[in-house]
Amino acid sequence: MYKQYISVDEALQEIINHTPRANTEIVPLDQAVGRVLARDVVADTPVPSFAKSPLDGFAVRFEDVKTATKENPVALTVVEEIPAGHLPKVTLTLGQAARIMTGAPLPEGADTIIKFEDTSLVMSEKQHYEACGDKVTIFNVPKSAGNYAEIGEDINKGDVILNAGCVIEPAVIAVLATFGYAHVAVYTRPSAIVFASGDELVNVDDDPMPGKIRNSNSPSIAAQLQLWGANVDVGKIVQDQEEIIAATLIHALQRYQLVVTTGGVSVGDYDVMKDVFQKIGAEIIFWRVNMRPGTPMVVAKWDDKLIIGLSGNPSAAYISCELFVRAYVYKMQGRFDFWREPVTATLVEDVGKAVNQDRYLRAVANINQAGNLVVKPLAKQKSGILGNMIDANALVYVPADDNKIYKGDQVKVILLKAPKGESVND
Ligand SMILES: Nc1nc2c(c(=O)[nH]1)N[C@H]1C(S)=C(S)[C@@H](COP(=O)(O)OP(=O)(O)OC[C@H]3O[C@@H](n4cnc5c(N)ncnc54)[C@H](O)[C@@H]3O)O[C@H]1N2
Ligand code: MOO
Repeated sequence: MYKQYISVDEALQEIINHTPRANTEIVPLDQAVGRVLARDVVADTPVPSFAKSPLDGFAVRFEDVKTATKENPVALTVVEEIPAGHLPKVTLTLGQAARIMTGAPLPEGADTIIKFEDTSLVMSEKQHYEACGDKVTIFNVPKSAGNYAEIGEDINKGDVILNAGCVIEPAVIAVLATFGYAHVAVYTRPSAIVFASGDELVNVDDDPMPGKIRNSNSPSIAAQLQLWGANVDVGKIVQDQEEIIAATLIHALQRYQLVVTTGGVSVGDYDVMKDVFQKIGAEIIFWRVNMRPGTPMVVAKWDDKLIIGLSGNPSAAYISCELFVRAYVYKMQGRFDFWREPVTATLVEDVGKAVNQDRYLRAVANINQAGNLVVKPLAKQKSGILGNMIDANALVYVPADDNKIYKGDQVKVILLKAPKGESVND
């Protein structure tokens, strides 16, 4: 027999336990942003791999110039010019300098760079090779030698610079490019399909007749899955008839790794989803999570595929998707950040007596002027309420048996998005 009324943490753990191992594929670097890295990246060279100049100026020997001031400048002989991308030819000896550009290799013998602005030969004078043999006068020197970019000062050879499981952001792309990854091993995107069930539903581009409503769940859930990295299709609306739902599910399970449904999971006469899951041979893992909204969720396993049946109530579906489906989609891509640890925040207004279930109140979390996290539950909390989900960036956890919680209380909060910067009334 399957579990019922399990806690949010237990439900999350069950889903994570049933997540299949992520597959990998190779993609070109320019298509890798947003994907998840499938292999550690170890630096096979130091970065930089050669000592180089961080400035446009002159490479010199500190010993030669250390006494230079505006009043008592030091004159050196310019022996060559080193543009970026070209190797120096000369080893500097006593009294010599090399004109050097930012990014160019440091010549042998040099240990200090003097920027143009501290010399008599400034860049704007456009003195190039013909300046070789000329004297350059140094007016100002760094406190010590060594103001150049040393080998390995950025990244040491052998460093594990990226770990498998990290999301490939633009900065990661820069590192991959540096180490020559024109192609990258990433975890495959999970394939998913979303179905809404309910005789009351019409498509987004239809006019609802009396008693009907537009299907808002499928597009919103598909959008969530897409943002989390899945390849998603939206299935047709299915009527509340077992045979139709069964055929639709089997067809979907043969083609997709994850099937998400909404509606028909409660105890109404037409809430057939759970029974259909069983009839097609899926094993129910649990039904009903001890939370509001989202109680009647049902999760079943079919081969190594998962069917997640969410409540039809729009907010319930949205929140359950955030808490549970996101974890599955992240884990399937080899990500480790699927578990959201609650944070503590100060409640800025009283919350009415709890019901006999754990509640997750949609709320706005802000950093107040004192720099503390404060949270304000939204006024409307019914599961069918959709409009104010736009404002919610957090869920306030209210334990089942808790009495009223008050303004000023410390509460557990799950952040769905980053806290807002401006302050709420506190
Ligand atoms: N006797 C009981 N009735 C209900 C219970 C209960 O314990 N005993 N639980 C309630 C709770 S809590 C929830 S949540 C809902 C869940 O119901 P279902 O998951 O079976 O969902 P439906 O009944 O199909 O729909 C609920 C609600 O949402 C609207 N809906 C459905 N699908 C969509 C969609 N794709 N887009 C927009 N809106 C949708 C639907 O019209 C209903 O208004 O059950 C309670 N009942
Ligand atoms: O569990 Mo339901 O989503 O509270 O109304």
